[in-house]
Amino acid sequence: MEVFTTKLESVLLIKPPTVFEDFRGHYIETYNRNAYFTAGIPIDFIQDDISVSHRHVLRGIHGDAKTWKLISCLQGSFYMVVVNNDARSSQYRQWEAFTLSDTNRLQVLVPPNFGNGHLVMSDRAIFHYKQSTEYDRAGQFTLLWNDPALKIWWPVANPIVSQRDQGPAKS
Ligand SMILES: Cc1cn([C@H]2C[C@H](O)[C@@H](COP(=O)(O)OP(=O)(O)O[C@H]3O[C@H](C)C(=O)[C@H](O)[C@H]3O)O2)c(=O)[nH]c1=O
Repeated sequence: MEVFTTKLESVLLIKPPTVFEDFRGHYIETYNRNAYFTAGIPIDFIQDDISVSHRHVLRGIHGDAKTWKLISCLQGSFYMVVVNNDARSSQYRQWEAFTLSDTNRLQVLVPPNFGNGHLVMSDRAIFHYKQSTEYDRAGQFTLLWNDPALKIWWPVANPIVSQRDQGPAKS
């Protein structure tokens, strides 16, 4: 298991504990509580989620003030952006992009007060995340993927987004 810091404080890029490949395909240990605690990620995740999306669907940018998320790509690939939405932080509104796929098997740890959004770059992608709180839609904020103030670069100009993600933003 390898853990890398990123440009954004507390946002980590993780190569999971095991990726075994043989003539049948792959076996990946995507989470192991002991290994993650030992690696300095002592977070108790209590809910797992997946979302399945078609090419050029963009979900997000969403987050809240309480939840840690461990994000993986189970199938396909997506371009994911993480944004610091903590007004107390010196990195407030700074963002960083990552490509997660079912070949690189990378994971991203997203802390509370950060938003995440992902844009599917394969025919279909399965976005998986472990989260440290139960779902609370009322507690979520929404940042606009195309907010001119954030100046986020996306590989697609006209993604498929939900009504919520078309705006207005809700911080
Ligand atoms: C997040 C969540 C949603 N839902 C229900 C609520 C809606 O009926 C339906 C779709 O929810 P929503 O449109 O908010 O899903 P996304 O736009 O993909 O956003 C979610 O997935 C992106 C990628 C995020 O990272 C956010 O955490 C989360 O907001 O799933 C639940 O039942 N439980 C949940 O934990």
